[in-house]
Amino acid sequence: MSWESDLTAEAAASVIEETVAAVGPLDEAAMRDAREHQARLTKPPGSLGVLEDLPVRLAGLAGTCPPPLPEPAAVAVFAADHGVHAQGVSPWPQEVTAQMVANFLAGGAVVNAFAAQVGATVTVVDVGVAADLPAAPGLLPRKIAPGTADLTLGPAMTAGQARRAMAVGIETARDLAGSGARCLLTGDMGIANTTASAALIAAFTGLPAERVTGRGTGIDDATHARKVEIVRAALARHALPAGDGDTPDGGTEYGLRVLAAVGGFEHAALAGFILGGAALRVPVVLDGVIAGAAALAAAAIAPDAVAACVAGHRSAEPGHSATVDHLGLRPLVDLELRLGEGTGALLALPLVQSAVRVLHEVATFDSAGVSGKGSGQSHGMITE
Ligand SMILES: O=C(O)c1ccc[n+]([C@@H]2O[C@H](COP(=O)([O-])O)[C@@H](O)[C@H]2O)c1
Ligand SMILES: Cc1cc2nc[nH]c2cc1C
Repeated sequence: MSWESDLTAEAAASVIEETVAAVGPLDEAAMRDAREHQARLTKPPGSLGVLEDLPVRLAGLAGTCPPPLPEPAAVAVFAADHGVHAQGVSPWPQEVTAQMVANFLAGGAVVNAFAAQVGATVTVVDVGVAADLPAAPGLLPRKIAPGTADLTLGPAMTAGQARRAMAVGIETARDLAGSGARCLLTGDMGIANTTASAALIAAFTGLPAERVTGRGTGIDDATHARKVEIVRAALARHALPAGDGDTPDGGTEYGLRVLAAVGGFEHAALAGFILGGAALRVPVVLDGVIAGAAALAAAAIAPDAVAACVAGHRSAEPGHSATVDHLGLRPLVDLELRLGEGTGALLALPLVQSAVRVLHEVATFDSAGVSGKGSGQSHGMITE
């Protein structure tokens, strides 16, 4: 078995520290410029609904108006296995994680089709798959360990492993942005990772296990009841909040502690990817419940990181709705998807790009010679 992430836990800690320090609030002046510019565009004010707020926020993220077009786009699919699979929480064998990674690399998965449709690149990051994966173009070998430990028996990972996985995510964001990506999309692959996601969501939102635990890839009632019990017991075992809506203040140590107790390597890496994007002031389009759980960890560590996040879609998993509510994000697409891989984020990408393009290309009332609201006096024009 190759252990391929060569960052030490100490080096990872300093990468995390410098990244968290670089995450800052939105630029109010750029947002004001964006709002003022938007008010001059040839459309009734507010007529683009949710797609009006988004480019204003992205102007604030970039610190300039208009913000850069979010293209080219790059999806990073973080893949890992989970010790809790041994508890029978997923109907699928663990080998499917490695098999689907091979499918991604061969271009045969839904993520590949959706990425081709919108011109995004797909990079697969092995952060903890329980198999030796042959080198392949498009695969970043960054394995922390061959799967986490079983979170029902003890911590899923050590503190050092959590740090190293988070640093892998940060470096992936840096590498993709360094190669020219102006929009980062989250993807994941990991059989049993909806169990770890539910535990993370319960811990970070303070909601009870039964509210946030779903059926993942598709389980029957009896298995679901057991999965809820496993999540509830794990939270109690690790002394994490669940049930009263009350959660500790957060911070880097707390976020890492929760990730290490009940998370997956892909969750820790995704949290790093989000923090990395936020530090670079590049938008991060979140996929479903796994990305949402990771975003809660990122938000606990650096609350301003949420400003860089766009909720691509609303997953069918119940914990995801609780997550986006907690983060104050509104999903752009709601199609009952529950696939993962980055598919929901990719479907949302053209919406994000279109919303920003409006600020770049739409004419103003003045430049196009279109009368503004209230200026019409004749021809039966309705004025308010
Ligand atoms: O993205 C989602 O919201 C989502 C919801 C349900 C399942 N998944 C995917 O399904 C796998 C985990 O499901 P499970 O049932 O094995 O925990 C994993 O590879 C995820 O990418 C993803
Ligand atoms: C086939 C399959 C594909 C997936 N893609 C993301 N999670 C998945 C889980 C399964 C089982």
